[in-house]
Amino acid sequence: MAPNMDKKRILIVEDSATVTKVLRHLILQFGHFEALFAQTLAQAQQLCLQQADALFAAVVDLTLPDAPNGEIVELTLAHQLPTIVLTGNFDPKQRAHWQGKGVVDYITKEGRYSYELALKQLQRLGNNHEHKILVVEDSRPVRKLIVAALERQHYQIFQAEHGEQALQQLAQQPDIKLMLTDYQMPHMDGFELIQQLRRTRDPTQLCIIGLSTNSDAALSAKFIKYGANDFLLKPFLHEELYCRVNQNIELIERMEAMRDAASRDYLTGLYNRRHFFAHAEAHYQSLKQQRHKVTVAVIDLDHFKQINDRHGHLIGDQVLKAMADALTTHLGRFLIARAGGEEFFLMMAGIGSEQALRLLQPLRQRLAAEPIMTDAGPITVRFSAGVSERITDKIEQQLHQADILLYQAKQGGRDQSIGDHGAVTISSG
Ligand SMILES: Nc1nc2c(ncn2[C@@H]2O[C@H](COP(=O)(O)OP(=O)(O)OP(=O)(O)O)[C@@H](O)[C@H]2O)c(=O)[nH]1
Repeated sequence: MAPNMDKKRILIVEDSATVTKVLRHLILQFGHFEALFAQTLAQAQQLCLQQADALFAAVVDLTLPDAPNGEIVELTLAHQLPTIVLTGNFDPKQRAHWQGKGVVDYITKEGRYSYELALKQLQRLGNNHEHKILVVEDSRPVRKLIVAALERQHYQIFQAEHGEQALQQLAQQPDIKLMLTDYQMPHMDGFELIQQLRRTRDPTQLCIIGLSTNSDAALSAKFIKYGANDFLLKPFLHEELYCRVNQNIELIERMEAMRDAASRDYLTGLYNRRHFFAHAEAHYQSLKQQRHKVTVAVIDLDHFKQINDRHGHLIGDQVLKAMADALTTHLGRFLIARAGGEEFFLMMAGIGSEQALRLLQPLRQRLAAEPIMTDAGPITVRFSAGVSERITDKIEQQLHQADILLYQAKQGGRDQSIGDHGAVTISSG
């Protein structure tokens, strides 16, 4: 069978037929992985050699017929494979031993839930490299311990010894999503750091986990009061660190997905009107300050109502989606939004209206030459556009100017673009 390039390939080393069966079933349900199975150390050795570069991670049982003492872990780690131990051995010493060796997680077999947990961990591992975490801790050994544990989870890690350094790191890496911070540190302590950060970044943009000690129970509550999302008592188990960090990262991921969904038009996937104004205005002001050109365009499909009337709304929707795709293909480097109905906004930074009119032309020609393929057959669409480069106080006013030009284009017979200087892009015929 040809390998599936989209799925990550994992190695599962397990001698129990029952556990293998459950894992096979879960992996199929999960859909993210393609698994290679081995029942013995010897088989695993062979697969590691054959598939060295193709494997993403391993899930291994510690007790195998030809390797009863966890030798399999030495093998997978030697092949640089992130390894999750899935075992029936509950002994805390064993857990600490293998965690010390550098396994990603040590999960005890306690039914279906533990197998799901192992797969979820692997899935997280696949995404973690996208996330940046800052560890702020003045004690070098503690910092090293946390950094090593999180690097094992494939997170991108940054470090700071005190609050001031942390602020510098965050200024250089504004996309850091999670920060772990100690309380007592030189120059700036953890509370002051959190207070400063919360002035500009709320808990859904930057998750903060306070590191407190068992000796002061009030510290944890104080961390939360000052704006931390969570806290972790030192000393902690690796699992607890992972659980807290992963949970908070998942929270941020969910918030980002919700934010993205809220900023998109449900039908076309383009930005919606609300996002356009929220996002475009700040950019518009900074472009103005730097004396860059900014052109805005309002584009409107011609006689779109007729398409709806003739073929129904579903076909109209297909046309709108195709129009959005065409806009993205031809003008995707600019900020594009569906303003509503069959109207689209564009903010084109760095260019004047003449160039903008020229850039609209290939789109116009393509739409004229290539009808949109819908379930009701091919439909040719045309559009009118107003294009303005006259800078105003706010982008809304410049869009209003473009809207007036659009109106002129409609009045002038449609299928044309009009700029500030009366320039008319000749219709495509
Ligand atoms: N299918 C579909 N139609 C929509 C959607 N939103 C708005 N419309 C329709 O878009 C049409 C817009 O009609 P008009 O404003 O008369 O514009 P037009 O027919 O394109 O005419 P001109 O702009 O003057 O060329 C109406 O029939 C709306 O019902 C949508 O999300 N899907």
